[in-house]
Amino acid sequence: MNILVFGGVGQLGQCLKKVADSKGIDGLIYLDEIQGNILDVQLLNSLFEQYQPQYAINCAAYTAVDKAEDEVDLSRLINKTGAENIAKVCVKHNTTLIHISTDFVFEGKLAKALNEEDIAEPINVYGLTKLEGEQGISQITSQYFTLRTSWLYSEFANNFVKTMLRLGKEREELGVIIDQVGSPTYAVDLAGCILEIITSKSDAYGLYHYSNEGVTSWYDFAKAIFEFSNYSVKVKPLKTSEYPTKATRPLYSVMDKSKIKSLLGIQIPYWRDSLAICIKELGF
Ligand SMILES: NC(=O)C1=CN([C@@H]2O[C@H](COP(=O)(O)OP(=O)(O)OC[C@H]3O[C@@H](n4cnc5c(N)ncnc54)[C@H](OP(=O)(O)O)[C@@H]3O)[C@@H](O)[C@H]2O)C=CC1
Ligand SMILES: Cc1cn([C@H]2C[C@H](O)[C@@H](COP(=O)(O)OP(=O)(O)O[C@H]3O[C@@H](C)C(=O)[C@@H](O)[C@H]3O)O2)c(=O)[nH]c1=O
Repeated sequence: MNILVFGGVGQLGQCLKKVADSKGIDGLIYLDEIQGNILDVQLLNSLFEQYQPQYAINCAAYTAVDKAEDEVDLSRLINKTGAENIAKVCVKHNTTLIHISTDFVFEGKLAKALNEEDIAEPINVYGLTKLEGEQGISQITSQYFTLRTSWLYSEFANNFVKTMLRLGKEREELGVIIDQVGSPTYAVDLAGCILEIITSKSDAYGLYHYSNEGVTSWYDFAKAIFEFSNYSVKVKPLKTSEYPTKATRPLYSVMDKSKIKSLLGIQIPYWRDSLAICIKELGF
């Protein structure tokens, strides 16, 4: 079985490789931005011709949340048009598409765990273009799984955990937002879930939510990162208004994961347990 992984050297792509290798799952082909540019339709066609993949996993995305506010067209090109390009080639080759989306499709004004039926109303450009990508895919093919996830981190690429550890080395005190609440997700756990979907051979296509279990704020997340890494950094709680950013972020973006849990019969790890594993993997 061949599985094409777009964005194969980004954070999630590297986690997929780690988990697939550890489980002895082969057939995954990890494509970087040049080998698998999702904006190059001709290239996509020839890759699908060559590999005749059963699955395509789209980990490629424009993920710079603040920069997206100024680069609307580029963000839309990658997150919407790029996703649609893959979906169209998937239809031609009867390939199942596994696509990744985000909690940032939600406005985040209600303190309620959001399920797949809840209305998505993005409040920033990144979230909007990711929602457009989801919608584009669902109009092109019915043979897709879109997994919305949140606050991804791992030992690979750039993420909040690595930023905190870098800043924690440089500074004695850090200010971190306490009134934005969500669920951190170890990208290795998400990679495991994606591979479960493939090995289960499920055809229950559609939209699913996946994050680690539990709820926290960025402030509490930072505190846990320093606790597990034994850094003695003072973390100061900030309100969103005290940490201005170009993009507005949802205040509450906790997702209900009942649908994916009942599809796969899985137990999802608690965020602190997974964070402890990641910090160990980082060498602490
Ligand atoms: N990171 C997070 O906190 C969250 C991420 N997500 C979603 O999860 C998915 C994976 O994210 P993550 O791995 O963290 O993101 P990364 O930014 O680490 O990886 C994205 C990859 O896509 C590549 N890419 C960009 N443009 C193209 C293109 N035109 N063709 C092919 N590849 C391209 C990037 O390459 P390069 O770096 O060279 O530009 C990068 O390697 C994304 O869909 C993201 O929206 C959802 C929730 C949270
Ligand atoms: C670095 C830093 C960030 N923050 C805040 C800003 C922001 O509200 C929050 C997280 O900041 P970051 O910029 O690291 O993360 P951000 O890019 O907002 O993370 C998002 O990325 C996209 C791709 C997603 O899909 C989302 O699920 C989410 O993970 O922490 C602080 O309060 N203090 C700090 O020192």
